[in-house]
Amino acid sequence: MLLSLKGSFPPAILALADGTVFQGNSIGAAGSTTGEVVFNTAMTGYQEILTDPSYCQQIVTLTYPHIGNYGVNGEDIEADKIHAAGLIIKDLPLVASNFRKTATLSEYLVAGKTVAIANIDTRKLTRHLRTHGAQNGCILGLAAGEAVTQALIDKAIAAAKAAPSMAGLDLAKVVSVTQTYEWTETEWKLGAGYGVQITPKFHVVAFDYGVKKNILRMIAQRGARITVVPAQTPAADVLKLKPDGIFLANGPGDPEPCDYAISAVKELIETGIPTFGICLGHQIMALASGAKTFKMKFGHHGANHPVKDLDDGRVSITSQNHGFAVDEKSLPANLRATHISLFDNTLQGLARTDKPAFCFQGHPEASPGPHDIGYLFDRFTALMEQARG
Ligand SMILES: NC(=O)CC[C@H](N)C(=O)O
Repeated sequence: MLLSLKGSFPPAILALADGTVFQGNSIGAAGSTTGEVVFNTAMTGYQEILTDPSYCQQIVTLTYPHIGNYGVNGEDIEADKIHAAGLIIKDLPLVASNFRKTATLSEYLVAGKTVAIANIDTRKLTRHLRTHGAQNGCILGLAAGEAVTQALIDKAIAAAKAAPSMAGLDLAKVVSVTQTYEWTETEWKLGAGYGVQITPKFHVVAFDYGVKKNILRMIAQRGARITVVPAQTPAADVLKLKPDGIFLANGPGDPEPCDYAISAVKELIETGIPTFGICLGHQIMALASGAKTFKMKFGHHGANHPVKDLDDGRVSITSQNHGFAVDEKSLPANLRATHISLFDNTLQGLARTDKPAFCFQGHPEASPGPHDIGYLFDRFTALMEQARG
C-alpha cells in the first residue's frame, strides 16, 4: 500500500533550521513553505487543525501515523481556509472513507495551496523537536518528474534558517477580520448539522485574534448572539455595542507585541463586564492584568492533555495548542491560578479576584478533542446571568 503511494506522489524535502533533513513525498501543493515546526499528538481532527488560525506560520507534524483515513468534508472547519503553513505526516492511506467525505486530504491540500510531506519518520522528527525545541523549517514539495538534488536540499535549509522567529511576532492582527460581523450558528448535531440561535438572551462581543468557529458556536449554543470585531477594535467601540459579555479569542503568534489588544482588554475588564479568554485571549488577559508570558520549549499541541481544576480537584482531558504560556511567578495579587497542566505544571487557567473575568490556556471548544472542560462556557454564561442580577 505504502509502496504504491510513494510511486504516485512526487518527492518532497523537509529541512530544519539546524540542518536536519528528511526526504519523503509531496502530498499537497508543489512549492515551498516555511514556518515554525511543531508537533500535534491528536489522533483525529486533521481538518480542524489545518484550518485553526492559531497555526498561522506554523508547520504541523501529526504524530499519529495514519492521517487522511476519513478524507475531508465541508463541515469540520475552524476557519474558511487552511491556516497552517504546512503539514508533515507519516502515512497517507490510499483509501479515505466516511459518510461525510467530499474529497481526499491530498486533494484538499492541493486546493488549499498547502505544501505537505508524507512518508517521513515523524517519531524521529518529534523526538528531535522535544529534545532541541520547536524550530523553523521548510518543506519543498517538488513537481511531478522533478528529482531531489543537493542544491534543493541546501535551498530548503537556507529558507528554514531565514524564516522569522515566532517570538516577537504579532500575527493576531494578520489573521483577524477587517469588518465586524454577527454570528448565530450553534453546535453540530448528528443528522441535523449546525443549528442557529434564534432566541438570544445575551449579547457577546468577541475579539477576533484568529477565532475558531467552534468557540463561537459553543457561546451561541448557550444563548448568545455574538458580534465579532477586528483584533484592533478600541475598547470605546466595544462599549458602544453594549455587550453583556466580552470574549477574547485564540490566535497565532506571540501575545506580548499585541499592545492594542492588551490596552483594550485592560480598559474593558475595569468596567466589570464579564470577560472570558481562550488561549491567546488568556495570555492577553494575563498581560493586561500585569502578568508576563514566555515562549515554551515545544509547547502543548494535542487532544489528551490532563488539566487540573485547582478549585475542586477535577481533572479534565483537554485539547491544547499553544507555544507561549503565562509565567506563574509573575501573577499580580488580583490574578489567581485556577487550572494547571498535569503534564508540566504550567498555568492553564486564571481568574481575576476583583472582576468577573477569567481565562483558559487550552481549548474548551475541543475541535478536535474531548469536551471535558466545556463547563467553562457555562461559567461564562453564569457570569453574564449574575451581572444582570
Ligand atoms: N491557540 C492559541 O491561541 C495559541 C496562542 C499563542 N499563539 C501561542 O502559541 O501560545
